[in-house]
Amino acid sequence: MYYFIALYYQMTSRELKRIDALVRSHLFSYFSETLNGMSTLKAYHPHGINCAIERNRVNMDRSHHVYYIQILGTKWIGARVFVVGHVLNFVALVLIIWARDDIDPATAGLILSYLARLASEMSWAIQCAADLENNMTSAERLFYYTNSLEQEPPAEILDRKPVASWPQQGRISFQEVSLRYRPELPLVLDKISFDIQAGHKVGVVGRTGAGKSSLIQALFLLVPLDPGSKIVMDGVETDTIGTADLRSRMSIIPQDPVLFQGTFRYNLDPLNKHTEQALWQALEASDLKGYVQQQEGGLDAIVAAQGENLSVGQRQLVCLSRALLSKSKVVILDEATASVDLATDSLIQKAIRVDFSDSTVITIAHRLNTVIDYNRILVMDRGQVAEYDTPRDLLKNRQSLFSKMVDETGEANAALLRSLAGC
Ligand SMILES: Nc1ncnc2c1ncn2[C@@H]1O[C@H](COP(=O)(O)OP(=O)(O)OP(=O)(O)O)[C@@H](O)[C@H]1O
Repeated sequence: MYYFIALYYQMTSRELKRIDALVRSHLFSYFSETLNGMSTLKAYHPHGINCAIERNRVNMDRSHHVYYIQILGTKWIGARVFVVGHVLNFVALVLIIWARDDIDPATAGLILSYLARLASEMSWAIQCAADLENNMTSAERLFYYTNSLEQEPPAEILDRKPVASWPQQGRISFQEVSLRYRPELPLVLDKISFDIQAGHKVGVVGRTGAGKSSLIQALFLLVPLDPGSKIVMDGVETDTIGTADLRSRMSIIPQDPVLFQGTFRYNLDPLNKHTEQALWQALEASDLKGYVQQQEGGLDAIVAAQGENLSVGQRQLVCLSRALLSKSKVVILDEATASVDLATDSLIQKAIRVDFSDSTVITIAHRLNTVIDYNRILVMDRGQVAEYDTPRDLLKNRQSLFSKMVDETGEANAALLRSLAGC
């Protein structure tokens, strides 16, 4: 009897737990997305905050509905077990009275007292068994995320490890590279091909949404390339080696610098591969040495999660120091100068010219001034390479996209840029 009640209850409560987990994860993710996007909501959408509050309220209500039904379920099982328990007690009592001549009073008392306890014990046992099974839905979700979701390529492929010195020169060749973010979405890079010479400094420019950042996604294999695409770096096809091997051989100074909770030492050299002297040299080259020395603990001073106790500029300088330490032959700057002051900007630009003089540098640029003296300018337009040449040759053609972009910066600045490019 208890078994059948438990079976019936578990079928429902298991499904309720699943729905609860789904609804709750939607509630949390929407809530955290709202918090992260608060400034955008306030800036671009007059009613954005109210809409977000309303949607959060709807999500919360939905989650409460499921929770409420779960509570009702526990009351349901409690009531059924209580009734069944007392019916059993009653039946036992009738049987004992009927057989009063054959059963001694001590045994009759024992049976009745055990039966009275059985009802509450069974209710507790059924609840525990159901909770155990319900909570296993969390383990089930973990297995789903580990086994059923599409995984990125392996971090290391033992029989295809690049030599320790790779990339030796920093030659990069994009060959018919196509990329889309999801199979159902359109191509954001459409069969693009170009070669970057070793040690060249390449400025990538283009309108917003042209595909500049997607180039970097392709280079780091953060999104799988479409079939037929090939990126060759110093003779090695990047998608034939492990992703960790590929990514660890390049340095990036991203638009939103990534710092970890820990110390300056940990953020600069998480694997403890460099000497203390090398760390200070890298900090000196990026003009952060004075600041770190002033902090209590020096290199062991605390860096908060996401680098929140540092300014955006300082965070980028920590990333610059990290890149300087790794002495990569390929360095990427993703609009690294877009959100920093001019002093930090010129410091990063100086480091590119002096400390990374032998490295291949790809800069996604918003300020044309920063890339005007580069070896090549790559103009992206709607997922394609529209122009790829020296700044001088591009500016000679008044009709080129790059020329037009330069002209749009204003008469005086355009004249300055043209003279800097040697036109
Ligand atoms: N994670 C993503 N999922 C789906 N589409 C994306 C994603 N990131 C970018 N896109 C789309 O890919 C296209 C190219 O975007 P990308 O970020 O490469 O352009 P961009 O030139 O770097 O633009 P911006 O200068 O504004 O950063 C855009 O149409 C954009 O909407």
